[in-house]
Amino acid sequence: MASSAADPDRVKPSSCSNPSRKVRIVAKIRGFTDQETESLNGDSAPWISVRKPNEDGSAEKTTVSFGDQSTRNGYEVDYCYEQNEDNSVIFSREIQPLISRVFDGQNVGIIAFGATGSGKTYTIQGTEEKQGLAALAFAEVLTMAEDNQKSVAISLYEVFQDHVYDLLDPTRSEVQAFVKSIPEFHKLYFAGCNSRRATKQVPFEKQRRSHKGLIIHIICTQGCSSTKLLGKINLVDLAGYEDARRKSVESLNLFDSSRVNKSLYALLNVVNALNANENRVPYRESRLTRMLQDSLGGRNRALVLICLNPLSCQDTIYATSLASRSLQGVNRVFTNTTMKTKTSAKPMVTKGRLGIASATSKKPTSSRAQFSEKTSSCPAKGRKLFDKGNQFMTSEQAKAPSNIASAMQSRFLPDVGSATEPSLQESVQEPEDSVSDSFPATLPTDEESSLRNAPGDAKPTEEKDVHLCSENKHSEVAANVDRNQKTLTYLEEGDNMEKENKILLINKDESPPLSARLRDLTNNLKSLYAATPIQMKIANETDTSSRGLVVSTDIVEPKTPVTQHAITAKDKWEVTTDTSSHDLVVYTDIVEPKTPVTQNALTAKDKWEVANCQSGTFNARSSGFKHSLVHDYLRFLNSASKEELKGIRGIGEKRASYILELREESPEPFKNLDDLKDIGLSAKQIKGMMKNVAGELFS
Ligand SMILES: Nc1ncnc2c1ncn2[C@@H]1O[C@H](COP(=O)(O)OP(=O)(O)OP(=O)(O)O)[C@@H](O)[C@H]1O
Repeated sequence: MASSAADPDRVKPSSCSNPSRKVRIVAKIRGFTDQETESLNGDSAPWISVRKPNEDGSAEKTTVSFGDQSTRNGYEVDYCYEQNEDNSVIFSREIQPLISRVFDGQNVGIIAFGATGSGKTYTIQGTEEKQGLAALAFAEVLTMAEDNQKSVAISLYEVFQDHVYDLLDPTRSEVQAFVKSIPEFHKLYFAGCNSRRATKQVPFEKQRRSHKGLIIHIICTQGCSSTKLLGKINLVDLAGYEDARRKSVESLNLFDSSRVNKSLYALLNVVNALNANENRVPYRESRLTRMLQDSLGGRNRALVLICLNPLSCQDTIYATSLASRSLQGVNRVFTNTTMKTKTSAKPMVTKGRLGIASATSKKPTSSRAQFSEKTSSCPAKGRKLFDKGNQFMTSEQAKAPSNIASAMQSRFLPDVGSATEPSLQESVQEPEDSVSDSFPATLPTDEESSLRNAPGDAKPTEEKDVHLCSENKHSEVAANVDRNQKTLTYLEEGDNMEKENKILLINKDESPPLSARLRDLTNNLKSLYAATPIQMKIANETDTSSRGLVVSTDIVEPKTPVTQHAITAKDKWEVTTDTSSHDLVVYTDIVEPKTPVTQNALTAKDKWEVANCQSGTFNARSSGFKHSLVHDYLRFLNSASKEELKGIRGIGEKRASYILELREESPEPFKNLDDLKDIGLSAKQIKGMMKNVAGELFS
């Protein structure tokens, strides 16, 4: 039951929230079901209390509180819709004003978040009697798109177990026959949402929890030019938030539950980062956030609807607490510590630091408080290492974000060069990748034909399968263009993702197995060791054609050779002597592993003096060795697969994931030892790691 401290009509939503906030967070108390009304039998003790700003200044913010918490400050939200305010009220106040942005090429995300059974589906999808936000938005878009300059398409997807499934099967007759009316939309939408494309892979269908999203694409032609603006509304019905441990007892599906929650935490981390105006937004933490990347951030606007169960529900308290914190945008909350305390049996809602309510049974420990401060002051790196959201990260998550908008733009707009999507460009706060979504976008006939026939389209209209490989990435998305079906179809991403997962795990082409990589690394270093001037003879070959020769000083320090061994062509060392300079040219990249001929030239002391090393100033007797070791070690970090990274002492699951993430941002994030500090290693740890490498090589 819910009670309100103020008349909802007295305060307009826009007046009680920060207009610069990128993600608005509003709550909605679900209405009672018939069964609940019956069982309540007139007993109306309110479980949810809503406090709204009012003119007398007695309350400045909108807060919701639960049960006997009503005397406390509660959880802050931008606004709270009451039980009696239906979807049309939310639509007219929250969503309608955003739709015009979509016609300007911006993207909008509408995300329903809350505990299981809190009314998310009812709000987004609606019922046959009561329209949900999706249908209301679609109707509005259709009305606004009436002139021929705009076209509308839809796609329906499901994010389940970190895979994205297309819910609109293009072979189905109703998908083929879609003509853009509301009843047609309803039919398609409900059928799509209830379809089970991934059934075969899901042993416990009844326990399936997934995120479902509808994307309404709007393509506008600007005047007489061929420039197209692509905007979209992404309406997401998230899987219900559930206490993973409690649920696992019931459903014996802890992993699944944790995975869903992990994606929810990842989403809230993104919202938090956006509202805090952090430089770096952690979109890559989950498939869900990558799906939503181009609807969140930049000029785009998003709305998170926290759906509240009107009857006592612990998960509703947790969900509200988490979402409310992401309003603040300052206090990094999704730490392991938080999650542990959160799931305690009897959580007590307390008021945390900075006035932020926290659903924990304990006061924040000093260490957690310190960590929160540390992370908020250092938003970009380090912090994510310890976030809950990273706990179940898989290698697949190192992939690029999905982006159907860019896929549509690059594939189907008439002139790739002139097509613009400002929202997309601005929203990307992490490096943009070119992997595209692969669920279908059902387009109307006129749009499809105009896109296909438009000048500049490089692909012939007869072409059935258009394979597009991004320049920078290795992903491939196939688009199936079928004139007769009147649909544009992206091949199902789920099919490819399996393969991609395997590729990423095995990494056959780009990264040999760990043993091979380590062997190479060791061999290279051994070769360098063997090739150091104190052990090898520099052949006195003269290359008369070569002038101005170069010494690769970071590999070999010119020293007087101690022992004289001839270097043959087989050694693949190209050592030349310039008669004028007597400098050496050493092409280290063609070094082949070679058993050192002389092993006794170096004493242990000569080999490595690492005892006093500082990070970034690794101190070895031979700077050649030092540099080559560091160089190869860093190169390994810059290129190894996740599994390989995990094989290195000091690098576990989280660090390996984080390294992959850094590599997505910059191809070579590790340029010197100091860069290892970015993955949370102390100078002492770096020293230890280098010692280990050195020890392994020369023990
Ligand atoms: N405003 C409302 N008025 C009446 N009944 C409602 C309202 N909102 C939701 N319900 C009912 O409450 C029940 C739960 O709603 P719904 O399925 O939308 O929850 P959910 O949050 O999507 O759950 P899940 O996480 O399991 O998907 C349904 O029977 C739905 O019809």
